Amino acid sequence: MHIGVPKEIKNHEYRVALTPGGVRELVARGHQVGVQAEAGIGSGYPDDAYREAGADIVADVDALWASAELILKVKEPQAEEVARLRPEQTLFTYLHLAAEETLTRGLIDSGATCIAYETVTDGLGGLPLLAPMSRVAGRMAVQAGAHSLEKAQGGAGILLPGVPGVAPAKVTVIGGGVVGENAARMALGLGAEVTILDKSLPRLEVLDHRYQGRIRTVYSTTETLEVAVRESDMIIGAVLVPGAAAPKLITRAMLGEMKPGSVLVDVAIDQGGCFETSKPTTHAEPSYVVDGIVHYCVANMPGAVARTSTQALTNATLPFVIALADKGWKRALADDAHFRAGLNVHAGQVTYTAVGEAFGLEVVSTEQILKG
Ligand SMILES: NC(=O)C1=CN([C@@H]2O[C@H](COP(=O)(O)OP(=O)(O)OC[C@H]3O[C@@H](n4cnc5c(N)ncnc54)[C@H](O)[C@@H]3O)[C@@H](O)[C@H]2O)C=CC1
Ligand SMILES: CC(=O)C(=O)O
Ligand SMILES: [Mg+2]
Repeated sequence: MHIGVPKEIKNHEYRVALTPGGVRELVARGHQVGVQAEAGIGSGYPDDAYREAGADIVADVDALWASAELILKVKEPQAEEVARLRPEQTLFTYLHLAAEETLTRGLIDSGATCIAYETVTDGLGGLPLLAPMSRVAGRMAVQAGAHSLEKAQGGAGILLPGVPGVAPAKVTVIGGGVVGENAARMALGLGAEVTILDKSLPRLEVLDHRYQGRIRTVYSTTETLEVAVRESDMIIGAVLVPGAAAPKLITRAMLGEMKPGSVLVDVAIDQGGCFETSKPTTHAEPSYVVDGIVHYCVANMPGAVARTSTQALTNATLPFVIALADKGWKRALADDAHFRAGLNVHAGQVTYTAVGEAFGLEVVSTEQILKG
């Protein structure tokens, strides 16, 4: 199969969808891999490393997209990339469609087969291709939030651990999944006072057991959210309803209850964000202030630590890439119910229920498509 790996073009996105090691695996199986010139440079992989692994380095982006049957990316396709997609092509990348109507309609119009990393499932109830980046983003969220608490960023001027004689900051994490646990761990390690809110009691039980009371766990209700809003110096939004738009848990009115200079870090921004006043930002201008509250809402946080993130992401995606290359999308999905959950759009139709529901679009089941 002809596989194409374009250079990412989203603002300050330095990750790449395949490492030279991944190229080697695919070439050994008889596949042809085209990598756009300098695609790996931001992750520390020069063109020569790909060449040595057996890839063709393609300088012409049009030629790269034109020849590939399978396109591997990291971020959702930007408008100029959507325009390049063709019906015969399979696209495998993060999509986050429920938060992006224009992109959803663009992918429908392209006729391509679009498989999202973030909706592939596993046998343990997890999202194995989202989890590695959630670990990175969760860990980064505290760094980003700590920086945002500095006076020059509009923050209250609070140091997370405090110092002897001065109390540490209060950090609340809403959503105790992969992002939430990683954020809480970092905040705890930096000496903050940490609380996790979640709607899942089994999850709170796991966290309570794991951290032996060093992290407070609280069941999430309107009332407990209101307390968190009043008391916290930093709130990290880390909720997820898989494939669906994030619920808005903190409204604009609630900002008035927060301490001036407090910080909201909305990691869930890639699914639309869980604070009413969140809007996606970029690494170039990551934060802004609304009603005296600093908002950090970067939708591709792991892109900033691309060397770590590319390795973590491709460790998880490579087995699925190999299945797609060896078997083609149809058999790869037919053979694996968890991989099947990744299909979001095929031949002009939405196949993922939460995406169809978000925009009132008809949904055709993947099983039906595989029968056809
Ligand atoms: N901004 C960025 O760069 C990145 C963003 N993300 C995003 O972070 C979000 C979280 O991802 P994960 O931690 O992997 O998901 P996860 O599925 O591991 O955890 C989500 C948690 O939210 C909880 N939850 C759901 N609804 C809730 C509610 N109304 N109130 C309280 N808790 C609720 C769930 O019970 C679950 O424990 C996703 O939107 C993901 O796409 C992930 C990586 C990078
Ligand atoms: C999960 C995601 O969208 C990212 O890592 O950029
Ligand atoms: Mg997006």
